Amino acid sequence: MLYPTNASVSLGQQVARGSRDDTSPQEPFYLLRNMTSKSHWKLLALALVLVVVMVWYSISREDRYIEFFYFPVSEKKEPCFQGEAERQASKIFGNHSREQPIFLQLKDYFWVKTPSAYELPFGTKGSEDLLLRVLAITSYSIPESIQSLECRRCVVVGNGHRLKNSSLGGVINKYDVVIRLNNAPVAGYEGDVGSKTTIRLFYPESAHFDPKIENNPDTLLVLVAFKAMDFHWIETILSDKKRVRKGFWKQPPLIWDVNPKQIRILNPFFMEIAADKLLSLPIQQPRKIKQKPTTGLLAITLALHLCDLVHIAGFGYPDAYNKKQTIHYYEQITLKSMAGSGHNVSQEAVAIKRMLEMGAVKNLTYF
Ligand SMILES: CC(=O)N[C@H]1[C@H]([C@H](O)[C@H](O)CO)O[C@](OP(=O)(O)OC[C@H]2O[C@@H](n3ccc(N)nc3=O)[C@H](O)[C@@H]2O)(C(=O)O)C[C@@H]1O
Ligand SMILES: CC(=O)N[C@@H]1[C@@H](O)[C@H](O[C@@H]2O[C@H](CO)[C@H](O)[C@H](O)[C@H]2O)[C@@H](CO)O[C@H]1O
Repeated sequence: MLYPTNASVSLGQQVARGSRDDTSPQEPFYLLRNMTSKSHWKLLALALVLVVVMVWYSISREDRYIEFFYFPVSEKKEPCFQGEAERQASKIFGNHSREQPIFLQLKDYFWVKTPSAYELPFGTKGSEDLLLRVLAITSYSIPESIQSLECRRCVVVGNGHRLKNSSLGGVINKYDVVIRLNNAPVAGYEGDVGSKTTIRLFYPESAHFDPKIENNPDTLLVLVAFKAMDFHWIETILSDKKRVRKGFWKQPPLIWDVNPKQIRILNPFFMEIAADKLLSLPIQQPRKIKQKPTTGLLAITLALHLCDLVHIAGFGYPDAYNKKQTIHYYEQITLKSMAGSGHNVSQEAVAIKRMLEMGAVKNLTYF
């Protein structure tokens, strides 16, 4: 018997054939019809996949999403419009911020005593005497090489793992100003992160023990002070005074081979506006809770005030549940290492996305 009789056809088979039992197994086109109904389903599934792919494609081609996920790196220099970053910055930080000096100056603490409303890291209140001594042996000028540029193209290089195998080194080196953070190395990582460092933000605990290897001879080493001891540390280093070991959460270098002419002190105003305008953090916090922006977010804030065009690379942490993903391009540590740091990285991601969406900054890596 080639086909089962109607009586012996199972319920499943009946359902598959449809409720109208006009398809007798004896009917010569039964096999053909059965095949067509199966291929209908396949066609339908194929069409569905096609629609999903088309929707995804058109969304991803939308400019704002492209900027979000990746920014095509062109061989040519991006067009740079004078004052563009400042215009964007004023939308986020207000107009007053443009009057602020980038680096602290002796005259503002020696001749006139510039009053500050907040203590470190958001102001200089209470640390003026130590600061005065540091400003007397350091400089505040913006180098002529930056000053003379018609348009300042800057890139802020975060320390994130997504720079690994990025091959962005050549692209990064082409910017006029390359801003790096903390002890992030370049030696051995040139292909991915470049070798040019115009500005490096650091604090005593994040200073690389061998600044000559990881910087250029003219790199500006910009101290971000979080506490009065940070001023004291730089003073003892530059004036070769007796070092103090206590008061730091991690042992900073005791010998630090740098030229005092390379050192600058970042105006804490930028820390204040990064905390207030980007993260809505309370500036006056109880002693125990010390929430603060990351050095990277601070660097983006600074770049929006110093530059005309601001690109970023190497920003973005793994999701909180991702306990094994390493966070840096140069060492094997995870998010766990940041517990107790006073950073809210998910809130920072929202702030960075906002800046990407409004076009204030562009991203060379994915975010
Ligand atoms: C243990 C600890 O305190 N780690 C802090 C370290 C540490 O002090 C230094 O690396 C020196 O060793 O410094 C921090 O940050 P860190 O030096 O790790 O990174 C510099 C900046 O890059 C951005 N970043 C980093 C990794 C990543 N996966 N995504 C990112 O976006 C961030 O903006 C970050 O600020 C800091 O200063 O902010 C913040 C970290 O919390
Ligand atoms: C009071 C005190 O020293 N707190 C330390 C934090 O400043 C420090 O955070 C670290 O403080 C730095 C400033 O010194 C930077 O803000 C850095 O991003 C941040 O991670 C953590 C590190 O695990 O240790 C605490 O004991």
